Amino acid sequence: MSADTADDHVEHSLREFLGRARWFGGKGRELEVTDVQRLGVVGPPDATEPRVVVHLVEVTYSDGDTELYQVPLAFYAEPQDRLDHAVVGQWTEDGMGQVLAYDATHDRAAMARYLEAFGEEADGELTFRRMQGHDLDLTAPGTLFSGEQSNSSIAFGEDAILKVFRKITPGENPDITTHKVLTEAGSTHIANLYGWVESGDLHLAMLQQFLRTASDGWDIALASVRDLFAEADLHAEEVGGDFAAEAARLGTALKEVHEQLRISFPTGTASAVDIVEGMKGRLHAAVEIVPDLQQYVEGVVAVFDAVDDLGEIPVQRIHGDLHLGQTLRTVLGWKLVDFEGEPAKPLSERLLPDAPWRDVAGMTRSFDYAPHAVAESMPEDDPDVIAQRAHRADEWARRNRKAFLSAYCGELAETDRTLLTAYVLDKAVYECVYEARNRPTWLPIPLAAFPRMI
Ligand SMILES: Nc1ncnc2c1ncn2[C@@H]1O[C@H](COP(=O)(O)OP(=O)(O)O)[C@@H](O)[C@H]1O
Ligand SMILES: O=P(O)(O)O[C@H]1O[C@H](CO)[C@@H](O[C@H]2O[C@H](CO)[C@@H](O)[C@H](O)[C@H]2O)[C@H](O)[C@H]1O
Repeated sequence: MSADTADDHVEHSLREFLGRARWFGGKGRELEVTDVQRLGVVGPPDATEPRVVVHLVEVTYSDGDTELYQVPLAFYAEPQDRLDHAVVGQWTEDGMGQVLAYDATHDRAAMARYLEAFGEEADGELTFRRMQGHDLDLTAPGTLFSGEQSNSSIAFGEDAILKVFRKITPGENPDITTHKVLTEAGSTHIANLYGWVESGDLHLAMLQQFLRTASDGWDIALASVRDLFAEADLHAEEVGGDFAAEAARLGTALKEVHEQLRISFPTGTASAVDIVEGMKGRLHAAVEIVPDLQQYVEGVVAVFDAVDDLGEIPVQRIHGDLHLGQTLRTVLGWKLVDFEGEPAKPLSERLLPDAPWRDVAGMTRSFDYAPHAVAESMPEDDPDVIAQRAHRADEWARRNRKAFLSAYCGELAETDRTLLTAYVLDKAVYECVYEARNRPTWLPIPLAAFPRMI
């Protein structure tokens, strides 16, 4: 094979692989792999098999957009039956001859290399950084998480979890930098940062405390709603699975995280007029994707316009995409995870200080989603039962929103209420686009929120 043909073959194999990968954000779009960089070897260059090489793959879509994806590959000379499900391709590698390439995140032997590299704080083409104060278990076996994720997470025994970022934007990754600051400040509401991997100005992976026994806030909320729906004659506060005390603890956790972020990152103000302009821009763009939103535009714009007179709004570093699925309940209280911000926003925007109300709005929307997601999963024809469930769903959402908000900030001032309502609508607009693109059967959940709010 000539060099060109060999490169074409690698690009073709990677394109097929990306198309199958659950974390790949460009599914369904026409694309080419236009560049493949080998960023570096994980572990000693002369290590025995597997040879683990981090690749950075540039994809170019038919509309000209480009994106970078990280693909760590484990190379073997012979087929590895245990990794049949993770094969990427077969080609010739410099110094190795013919190799089989596998997605390294599925390979325990390859992931052991990562852990060893943290032990040595290897400083080669790839830099492995460690935070002080944690005695990392360098022998723990790695297990890939199986959930629907936009990145790939590997748990190491009971100690640590490594999140390998897939879509890469050059520059700071706020998941790492926010966790670093909160860990150094001793925040009790996050999983501590243990380390990270970088290459030049690229942040490639984050190692943090594994909250092994924690329960996902979304799952706990759904169980609470199911308890309520199972008891036709009881109110939310009367059923065993009442969530309000947890909602209040979540409000306190968010308040304390926001306070710390205000101390540790730059703060400032943003003009209400600019905030409203951004919200209206997102609304009009969303209507193009979700035409059903058109009927609510006038009402939503009226709510946004009420923000125009609020002058300068305090802004700071925030979570950016907070919802119940980003909260974990441990025996020591609630932890917030995933400080990357909304996946669809460009990095430059995600790094800008923003109003903390955006996080409050995210949780508010989640309290609305949970009961409606449960109702959605219980097909029903009887209009009385449907109406009764809708009533109880609203009661659950109202109760938990109230508990969360009063723990977060006490009684809301009128101006804060105006601002929060606008942020909640802005989030619902975002959700309509998210659902239309990712889970069209759930689009009715955010859509149904509009008539209740405007
Ligand atoms: N430190 C942790 N310990 C245990 N589970 C975690 C930890 N961080 C995240 N998770 C869980 O891993 C899954 C994905 O985490 P997340 O950070 O949201 O990844 P992604 O950016 O890929 O969506 C979620 O189910 C989350 O609850
Ligand atoms: O967790 P991600 O950072 O990938 O966030 C995206 O996906 C979320 C869904 O997994 C989505 O959240 C929406 O659905 C949740 C229920 O599954 C609900 O609790 C949230 O309130 C709702 O926004 C999130 O918006 C999206 O960015």
